[in-house]
Amino acid sequence: MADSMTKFTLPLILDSVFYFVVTSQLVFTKIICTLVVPLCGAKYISNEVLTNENPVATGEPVRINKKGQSLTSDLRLFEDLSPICESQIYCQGEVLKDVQLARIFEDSKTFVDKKLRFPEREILQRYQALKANAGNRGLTKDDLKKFVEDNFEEAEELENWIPPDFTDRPALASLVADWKYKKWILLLNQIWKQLGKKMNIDVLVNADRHSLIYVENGFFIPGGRFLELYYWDTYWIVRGVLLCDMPNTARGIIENIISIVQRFGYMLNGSRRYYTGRTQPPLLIQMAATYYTTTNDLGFIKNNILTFEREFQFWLNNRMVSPNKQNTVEPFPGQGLQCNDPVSIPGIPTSLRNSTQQWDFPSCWPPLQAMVIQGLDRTYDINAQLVAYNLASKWVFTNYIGYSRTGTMFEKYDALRLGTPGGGGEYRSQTGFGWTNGVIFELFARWGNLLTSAEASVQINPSEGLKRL
Ligand SMILES: OC[C@H]1O[C@H](O[C@H]2O[C@H](CO)[C@@H](O)[C@H](O)[C@H]2O)[C@H](O)[C@@H](O)[C@@H]1O
Repeated sequence: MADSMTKFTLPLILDSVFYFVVTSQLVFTKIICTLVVPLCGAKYISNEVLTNENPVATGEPVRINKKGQSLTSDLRLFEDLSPICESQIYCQGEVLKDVQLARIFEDSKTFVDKKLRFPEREILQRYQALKANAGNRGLTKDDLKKFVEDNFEEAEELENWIPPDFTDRPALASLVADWKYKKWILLLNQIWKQLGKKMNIDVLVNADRHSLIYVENGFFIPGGRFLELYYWDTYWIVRGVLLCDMPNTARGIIENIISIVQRFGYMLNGSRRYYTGRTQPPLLIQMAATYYTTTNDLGFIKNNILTFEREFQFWLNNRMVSPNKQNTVEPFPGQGLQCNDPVSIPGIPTSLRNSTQQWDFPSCWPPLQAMVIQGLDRTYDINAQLVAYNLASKWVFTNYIGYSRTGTMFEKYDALRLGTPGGGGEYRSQTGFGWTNGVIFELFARWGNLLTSAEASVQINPSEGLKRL
């Protein structure tokens, strides 16, 4: 197994990722700039944003300094961080520090997702009074717990939302030949109804009491602990939504992201105040491109082109990295992708290092599977396409087995254990799951006529496979 894994060399994977993200953004931006806004004239983003050492490649937070300027010339300058937002509760200050360090909640996200029962200033005054009262004895964990109960609440920030254009039988299902997979696709389509959310008006009216940032239209959360709109997750969600025949919903979701860019100058990591100062891989333009190629809605592009350009400029001005030796990846001598070798792992792990962190071995993440598979597929080289298909069939199969056993879809999967969620990091693997489902819809849109749920035949033979593709 380790042997077959080493055949997926980093350079090839990075090339595919680069091809997928950078080229598609470049091409679409160039096209819309030429057609719609002659004044764009932008320089285009360097592939260095996707080097192995760069957190951009993992979707982990990317930091921005006080003035919203670049820290990317050396991404290790993280100690130069500014407070990420002004809130003395959600983003910085004593209350946040004391509550989080006391580990009152198992998940560090629980506290910062709560609503304030009183104005922030009042809560801070109460906290000072409580501390003064405790004197030298200091506050116990129970004191802190009570303080949190008295001053914060678990508000219903989101309402369930069924998209008005939802359909039980998206056309995609008719492309799926294998009946077990077809049934599964229809079940996955139903999950949109669980992940669909609209924000409660209180998030708008009492904005200073919530960490959640209000957006007007319905959207899909990733699932589990992630109860907000995420940037790069939304790209695969939007593509899945379009494949499930919900173009109006897709447009509304993109408009939500546009509204955040208009407000902050870039799309935050997610729609929470504590995510200001961080972002994720820039996929707004690709979302718009997918929406446009599906709907031909040029009016939408025209109406929003300046916002796309604004976000693009943010990346050019703040997230460019100069190419240098440190950022380059040397090929491993003697290792290369053998296109006619069987793919014997269910997914491509993010790295080969088992660091116990979730973005390392053995976790396999859906967005990265999509980038590698689609990058290979879009080379139009028949051997690369065959590898792409085989990777896709393994990935679909591990997702299917996981679903058959548990009735859920995971945010990531294990490279060594079929149908098993990935692990590591600070929280348990979450279910739902927005981008996981989106990627599955995409793979069926491409290979629905070939993919099969019979384990023995998930592998296409090179000689026969080449003909069938
Ligand atoms: O709390 C830990 C991290 O949680 C988020 O990151 C993970 O989930 C996101 C939503 O699916 C996904 O976009 C990201 O790639 C995952 O690593 C959050 O975005 C991080 O900021 C946070 O550190």
